[in-house]
Amino acid sequence: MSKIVLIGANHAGIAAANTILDSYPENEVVIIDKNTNLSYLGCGTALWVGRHIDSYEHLFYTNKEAFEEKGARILMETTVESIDFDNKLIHATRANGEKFEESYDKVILATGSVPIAPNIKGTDLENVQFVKLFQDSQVADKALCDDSIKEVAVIGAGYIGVEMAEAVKRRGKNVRLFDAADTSLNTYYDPWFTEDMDNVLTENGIQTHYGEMVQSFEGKDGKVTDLTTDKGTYKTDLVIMAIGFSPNNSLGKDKLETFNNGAYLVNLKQETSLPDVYAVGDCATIYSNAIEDTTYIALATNAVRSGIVGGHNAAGTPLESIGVQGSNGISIFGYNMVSTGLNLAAAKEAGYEVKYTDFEDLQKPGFIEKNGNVKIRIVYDAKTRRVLGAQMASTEDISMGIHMFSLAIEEKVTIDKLKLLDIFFLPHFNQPYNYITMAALSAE
Ligand SMILES: Cc1cc2nc3c(=O)[nH]c(=O)nc-3n(C[C@H](O)[C@H](O)[C@H](O)COP(=O)(O)OP(=O)(O)OC[C@H]3O[C@@H](n4cnc5c(N)ncnc54)[C@H](O)[C@@H]3O)c2cc1C
Ligand SMILES: NC(=O)c1ccc[n+]([C@@H]2O[C@H](COP(=O)([O-])OP(=O)(O)OC[C@H]3O[C@@H](n4cnc5c(N)ncnc54)[C@H](O)[C@@H]3O)[C@@H](O)[C@H]2O)c1
Repeated sequence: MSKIVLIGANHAGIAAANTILDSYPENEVVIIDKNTNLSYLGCGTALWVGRHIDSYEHLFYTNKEAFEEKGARILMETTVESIDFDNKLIHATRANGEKFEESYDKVILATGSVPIAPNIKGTDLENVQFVKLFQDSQVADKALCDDSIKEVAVIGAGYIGVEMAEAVKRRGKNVRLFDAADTSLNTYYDPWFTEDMDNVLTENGIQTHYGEMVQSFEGKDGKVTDLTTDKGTYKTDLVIMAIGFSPNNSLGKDKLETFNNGAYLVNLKQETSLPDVYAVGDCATIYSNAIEDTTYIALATNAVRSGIVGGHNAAGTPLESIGVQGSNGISIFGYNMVSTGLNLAAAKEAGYEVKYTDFEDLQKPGFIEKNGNVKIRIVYDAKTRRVLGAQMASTEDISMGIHMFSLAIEEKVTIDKLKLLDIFFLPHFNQPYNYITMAALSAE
């Protein structure tokens, strides 16, 4: 039996805690989190703020009591200030200011990530808002209820920025979307895809400002009023900041080995460089099968899987992660995009000599009325012909197809293997000459 302390009770910490409590109930489990709530699904922020769903209530999938029922001691609103790794002691502070120590046999760091704050003037002004926590989404939502807030700037056209731009537009505001890059979603998709997303955004009234760097926010009476970029100054009543996450490594960065962005460097068992110290979720690295190396990908899906792996290992069952492909998806004004592995730019940056094959057609036979175009690109290694990535987009739901590519990357399948792969046909779903088959068949 061990005393296992988990620091951080969101997706990664919850998955690790449940794994230990469900499968190894003989252990003593202590869970510590500084927040008032746990298990908030950030993916629901845009859905709620954009009023796709009426309430935030169902964006939480568990609570403190559920862990207590399983026998854990869970301390919410309790901040871990530091860890004495040599003496296995945690120093923490309760909401009332009381300080205390907690010993451990094994500790799981699940402290997640923090939104990146640009080093520019005015980020501390009222109505300059990050959207990481549930509380952040409440602040943003309240601001959007205010009729005097008309002009909204979203900084960062990555996943959060694009989703929030849609949400804010749905609330009837004027939206400007800024990104340093030349397109939206540039790290996930090639321009062949992002051009379509950018058209969808502009057709729905969002003003895109790409290749434009915000230099400062100006304010009056402590509230933001304008933002200035290298190209102009724009009146702004509310700013949503979304330029990425960095790992929350403050507890271990001086003692544990870290990756180039500061994430705790872990092996396939989620073990850090110190014995009995595990790291899971957004605070840790992850192994990518696409680049065949360690990397950093902040996603809830990775948090959950790494939490499960970390939980088993901390409880004494050796289990190795099978790595990830960074599979992801987005749906904006009814336009759906999914990708996995590497896009062309990322594959080149990873040092591959790459080839790709594209195909575009109606998803279903022409005689089916409810139909839409599908675009697919498969990226592969020119030398080994191994599939490195795939991107798909449509107004139709094409999302499930990307999982096959995820497995293909993980299993090092070649593009040639996909050419005659048995893919079913039914007019309700696809064409006899399936878009995946057609893309693979036309590969050089
Ligand atoms: C708006 C938004 C939308 C998103 N949409 C998606 C999506 O659609 N799909 C997807 O896969 N991912 C999505 N993500 C990313 C996903 O939410 C994160 O990858 C995920 O939350 C990581 O989980 P985590 O448990 O590792 O870390 P976090 O969620 O960051 O949780 C860390 C926890 O640690 C606690 N903590 C930190 N430091 C301390 C300390 N010193 N003491 C005590 N407690 C501490 C925090 O209070 C927090 O509860 C989205 C994120 C946001 C913000
Ligand atoms: N649907 C989903 O799966 C989903 C949804 C939301 C968030 N997430 C995840 O949450 C994490 C955080 O999301 P995010 O949108 O903050 O990050 P992101 O990495 O998706 O996008 C950040 C964007 O900010 C831009 N940028 C960076 N620095 C900038 C600067 N100084 N000025 C202007 N633009 C700048 C980048 O070019 C990029 O487009 C990501 O890992 C993301 O994948 C996933």
